[in-house]
Amino acid sequence: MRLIIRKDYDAVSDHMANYIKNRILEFNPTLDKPFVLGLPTGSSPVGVYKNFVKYYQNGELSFKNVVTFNMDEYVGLPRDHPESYHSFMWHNLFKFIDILPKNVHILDGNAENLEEECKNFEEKMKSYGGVELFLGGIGPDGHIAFNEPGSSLASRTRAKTLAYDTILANSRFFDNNINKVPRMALTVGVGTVMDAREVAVIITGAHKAPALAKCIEEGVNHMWTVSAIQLHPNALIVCDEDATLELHVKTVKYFKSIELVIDDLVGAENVGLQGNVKRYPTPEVTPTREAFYNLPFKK
Ligand SMILES: N[C@@H]1[C@@H](O)[C@H](O)[C@@H](COP(=O)(O)O)O[C@@H]1O
Repeated sequence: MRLIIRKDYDAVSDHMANYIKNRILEFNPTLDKPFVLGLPTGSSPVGVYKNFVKYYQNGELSFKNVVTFNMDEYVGLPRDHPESYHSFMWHNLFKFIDILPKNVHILDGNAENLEEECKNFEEKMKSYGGVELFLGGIGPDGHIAFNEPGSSLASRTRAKTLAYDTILANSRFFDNNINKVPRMALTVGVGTVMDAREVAVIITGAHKAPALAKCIEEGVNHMWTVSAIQLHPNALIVCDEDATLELHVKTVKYFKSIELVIDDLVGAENVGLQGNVKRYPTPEVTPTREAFYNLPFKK
């Protein structure tokens, strides 16, 4: 697992967006071989989506051959409700970019048969050959998508009852009235996310520091469902300094040192992965995934 630590939310968003942009460009998606991207909602990805819009407007990135699958959606909330995840995705990303509507997949929380809806969603993912990269955020209790504490780490897309803490946390979007927050959601499972060829998670803010510590320093545990990424062969977490507050100093130093060693191996001027946030990111010098995994020695 890689842990990249950046100064603050903006620097995290810039890093993650740039990383995903490079993954898509390197993949070189076509009509027949689209890039399949899993997407979250919430405040965590908003900065990434702003960057995606900027890349599209600058002509740096097209989403024509990108297929998306969203992680979750509330049950029973009208699709055009301002707080539905359909609305969120439309207002924060899709209305600004050239993605084809037929390539967007969001669970229908108003489907007559919710079980069928979830099954079809999984099958649709399979029909595209699976998800190339699943981007995620987490809740303060370490949940990924709506896989609340205690969810099976092998879970698939399904209807889920929301934890009281999540209802409380999300009431800020519903006039601070917990009675307005839907009690159920459709969500991809932990197993669904872990099936992606790469999982990339954004964790920012001191309120998520305990979850990051559980995820990185303790064992895989269904009470902190994001900890399942320890078992993933290609996982990346990008967090801010605040989120590292509960980590051991040794852990933080270890992950920062890894970045420094990579700089040393490939040359900071080529990679741009140095800990100095001010020098990062400069898109032209950011490593492609290939550069990351196929480290050429400088000397
Ligand atoms: N289902 C969503 C999750 O996918 C999201 O990661 C979480 C955190 O949201 P935020 O990014 O706003 O902290 O909120 C909800 O529970």
